[in-house]
Amino acid sequence: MSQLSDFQNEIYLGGLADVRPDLPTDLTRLAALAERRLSAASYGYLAGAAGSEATARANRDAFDRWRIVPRMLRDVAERDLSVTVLGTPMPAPVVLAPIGVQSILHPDAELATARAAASTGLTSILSTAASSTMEDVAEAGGSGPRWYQLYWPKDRDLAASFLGRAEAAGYTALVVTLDTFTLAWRPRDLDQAYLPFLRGIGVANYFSDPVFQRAVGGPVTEENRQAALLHWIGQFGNPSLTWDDLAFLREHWDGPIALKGIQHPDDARRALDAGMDGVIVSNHGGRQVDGAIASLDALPLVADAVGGRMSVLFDSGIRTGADVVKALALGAEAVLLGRPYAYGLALGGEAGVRHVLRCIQAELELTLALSGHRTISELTLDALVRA
Ligand SMILES: Cc1cc2nc3c(=O)[nH]c(=O)nc-3n(C[C@H](O)[C@H](O)[C@H](O)COP(=O)(O)O)c2cc1C
Ligand SMILES: O=C(O)C(=O)c1ccccc1
Repeated sequence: MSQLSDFQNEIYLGGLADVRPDLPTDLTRLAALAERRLSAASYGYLAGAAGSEATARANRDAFDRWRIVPRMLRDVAERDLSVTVLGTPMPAPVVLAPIGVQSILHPDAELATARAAASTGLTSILSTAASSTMEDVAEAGGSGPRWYQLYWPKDRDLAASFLGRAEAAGYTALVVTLDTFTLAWRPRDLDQAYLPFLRGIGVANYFSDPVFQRAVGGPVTEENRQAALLHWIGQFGNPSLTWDDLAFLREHWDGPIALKGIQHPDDARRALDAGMDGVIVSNHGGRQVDGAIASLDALPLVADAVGGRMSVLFDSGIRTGADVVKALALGAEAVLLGRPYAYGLALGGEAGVRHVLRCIQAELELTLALSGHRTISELTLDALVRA
């Protein structure tokens, strides 16, 4: 646990300030603490992954196969971690990944996450499957930067309505998740017979939508609630989508668009050809295709294929500042942090999320400087060797 006195706190990067004394600064230890706090079902949903969870483990193991080679005497007194990604200036290249149904973790849910992100200036991505509406989350986040993650529903009018609402609520970039048109085989959830949506969690953005309401014959009440849930299940994902459908996104969204769930360099090239602004190399934290390539192993191939011509972001397995350094050196412009901040939310609400963000930002800055770099752009493949 962190027991920093004010003086010690000052020595660490001029004050981590929001690091909570009751939470560990080693973020890999958050899961075990959250397990004690959450119900078995909620914890299983958050920590779990697809199938044998081999890909979730591979995501972590891949980081161990790269090592940083620190360089000395390079004047790292003045450090600048800031970057601009998809038009958004960021104090550090760390973005909060879209995580749905956060009310299974903490009553303040996405509102707490938005407040914590806004207080650090980091960008957070709101899921279509959030437990609060995108308008309420935008209000909670205030002037904090925000992106919107689309789960692309079958009904085109509903998709267009989501995009219009997101734009009106100040979400500046669109993240379209392609790898989850249906949930994968997830034994922990199957064995617990646990699906948050069947309890009406994660449907706020659907039930509040005028297009959705028209389809179910009016506002969702106790009377039509079951029918609305059934309609939601039928709408949620669309396995028939192809590359040609991306034109629809361009017609309905003026800002930058990134495709999330890209793992093959040819898919990244197709995204570029389709006029997309970025890709997020991700295997959804190992939650979709068990046996899939570790996300970090896919990253350099994708970056090679399209890097420089479009934004390449990365997620799946980031737990430490050193992990961020490795992903950036392998070609990512920024990383998305997933489960760690969700554990922070479970353990301490808004303050818990802020704790996680402050820790990873501080560890990133220290690792960057101690390995001989002043800025993010100085990080290249030269910084790493294969273990
Ligand atoms: C509980 C949970 C819910 C998630 N919900 C979404 C979601 O609604 N939309 C989405 O695009 N990704 C979702 N993801 C995937 C994350 O955005 C991200 O890709 C993944 O968590 C990254 O891996 P990490 O947890 O190892 O950092 C979810 C992940 C978890 C753990
Ligand atoms: O659980 C997930 O990984 C996920 O992406 C999701 C999908 C729908 C609703 C909530 C979360």
